[in-house]
Amino acid sequence: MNQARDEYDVIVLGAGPIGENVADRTRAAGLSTAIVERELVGGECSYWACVPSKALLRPVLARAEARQVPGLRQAVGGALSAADVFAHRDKQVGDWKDDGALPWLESAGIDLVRGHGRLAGPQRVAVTSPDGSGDERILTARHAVAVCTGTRASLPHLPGIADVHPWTSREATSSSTVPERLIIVGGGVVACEMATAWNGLGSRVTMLVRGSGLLKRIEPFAGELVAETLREAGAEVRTGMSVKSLARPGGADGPVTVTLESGERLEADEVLFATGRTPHTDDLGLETVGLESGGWLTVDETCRVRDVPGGWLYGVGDVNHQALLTHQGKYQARIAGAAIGARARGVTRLDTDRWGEYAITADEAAVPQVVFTDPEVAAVGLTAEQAEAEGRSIRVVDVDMGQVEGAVLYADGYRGQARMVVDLDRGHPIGVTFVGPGVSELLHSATIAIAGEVPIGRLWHAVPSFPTISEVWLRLLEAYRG
Ligand SMILES: Cc1cc2nc3c(=O)[nH]c(=O)nc-3n(C[C@H](O)[C@H](O)[C@H](O)COP(=O)(O)OP(=O)(O)OC[C@H]3O[C@@H](n4cnc5c(N)ncnc54)[C@H](O)[C@@H]3O)c2cc1C
Ligand SMILES: NC(=O)c1ccc[n+]([C@@H]2O[C@H](COP(=O)([O-])OP(=O)(O)OC[C@H]3O[C@@H](n4cnc5c(N)ncnc54)[C@H](O)[C@@H]3O)[C@@H](O)[C@H]2O)c1
Repeated sequence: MNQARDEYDVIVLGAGPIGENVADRTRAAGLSTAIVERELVGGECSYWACVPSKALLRPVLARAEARQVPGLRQAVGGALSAADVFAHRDKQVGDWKDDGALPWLESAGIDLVRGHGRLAGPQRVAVTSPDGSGDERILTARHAVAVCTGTRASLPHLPGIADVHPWTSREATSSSTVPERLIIVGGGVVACEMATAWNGLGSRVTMLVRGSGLLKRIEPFAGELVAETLREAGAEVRTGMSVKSLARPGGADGPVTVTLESGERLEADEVLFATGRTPHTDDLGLETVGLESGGWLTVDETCRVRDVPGGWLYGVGDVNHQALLTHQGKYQARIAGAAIGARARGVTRLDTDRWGEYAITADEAAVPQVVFTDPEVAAVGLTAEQAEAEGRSIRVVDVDMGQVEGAVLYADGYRGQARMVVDLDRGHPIGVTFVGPGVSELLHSATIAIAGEVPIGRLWHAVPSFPTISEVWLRLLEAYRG
């Protein structure tokens, strides 16, 4: 086999949104950078996750909101045009081609190397074509290798699962056929969003949730309100359900049979497993640098992988399991990229203190997340349960968002709730959750309050406009002050 050799300052493995941002920052620091991608530049987020899922959800959520506006309700009573929704989704993902992403790489001066990358000892990466054919190319990194290889859907080991060809998040975001009946296994973010999307597009959705409710990592009222609305919209949400086995007795075109632990059998046209993620670290050559294959990468404040002599290996984005979110991974990328740049310049002491320039502090203090369900769920920081588990002294205040004038004007019969968790020793909010139509754009106000550690006394001077949904802040503060 021929081997071409190249040397760069930095090699980035994976051109998802996080890899792209690391490369952007190392280039900005004046370092020569190559990015290795085996599939599409833009990664899972652009083609099979954030972008297509939100394109499918937008019409569903816009219609749900319009149906709560008197005078408009009658105009939006009908079914969505699935063909138009899919066409819009396809456009947003560039028809699963990455030509649109390439000019940016070029303009930033980042070299794209197509193929599967594997570590081949310290500071070396071997790149082969995804199918293993062709020449191997050896890249050497003078300063750093950043692993940004993301995740794939994780499937449980169940009898028959491979034979039924279940949907994962990839099929759920890229299908252009609306299954008449869709079973969704899982109760997390992907399950809830995809239940909302496909139910809205006309599938009869049944959710099989192992635990007692939906969205268990967020305040309990979030999952309760989402389940309530899904049920009202015609979906079945069944909790405490365990799948025992699967079969497609009639072959590829026939329905799928799902057998539960109880012995009950359910039939559907497709079954989606939304049961979490597995990191792309199992075929990455990690063993060549003394690390175990297949696990999440454990990183320090600058995203440098722990326990690697020489400190040249970084793990950024989903692969480090800090927060499986595009915006949070991009935040990590900005910090890791800057740290690589500083270390390459010979800076030995970086400010990695809490909220320091080179510390991913927000990953533990202020991770915002919007779940695009009906109603929307927007949360940042700690839930009351998480704060208590950390032993913090807290006070929790709740507000019925249906009592906020701006919300009432936004949607007739507005249903929603807000919660603020205040750390009594620190005197500022450490967790805020909003659930209700149109709350997604409200979230950044809470993120600023938490990351800025804005004291309650100062928030009192931040006056929300009347009549907006933001007045929920005033109600939360009034509830806090009594
Ligand atoms: C259905 C769904 C919806 C989501 N919606 C949202 C949302 O609305 N908002 C949000 O913030 N997050 C959302 N997420 C999460 C988001 O997709 C991830 O956090 C994000 O994609 C992580 O980016 P990444 O760059 O770390 O990994 P990825 O986007 O997975 O990119 C990794 C890249 O590395 C490449 N790669 C892997 N291994 C190799 C290798 N050995 N050699 C070369 N290339 C390799 C892959 O081909 C891929 O292109 C969603 C996830 C799912 C599943
Ligand atoms: N809008 C957004 O921000 C957004 C949207 C989608 C995904 N994401 C990200 O993607 C990540 C992955 O989402 P996800 O929903 O796949 O994972 P998740 O961890 O949120 O949920 C997994 C669900 O599957 C269940 N489960 C796990 N194993 C199971 C099994 N063997 N049988 C039955 N149920 C099982 C869990 O109990 C849980 O309900 C999330 O962490 C999230 O951050 C974000």
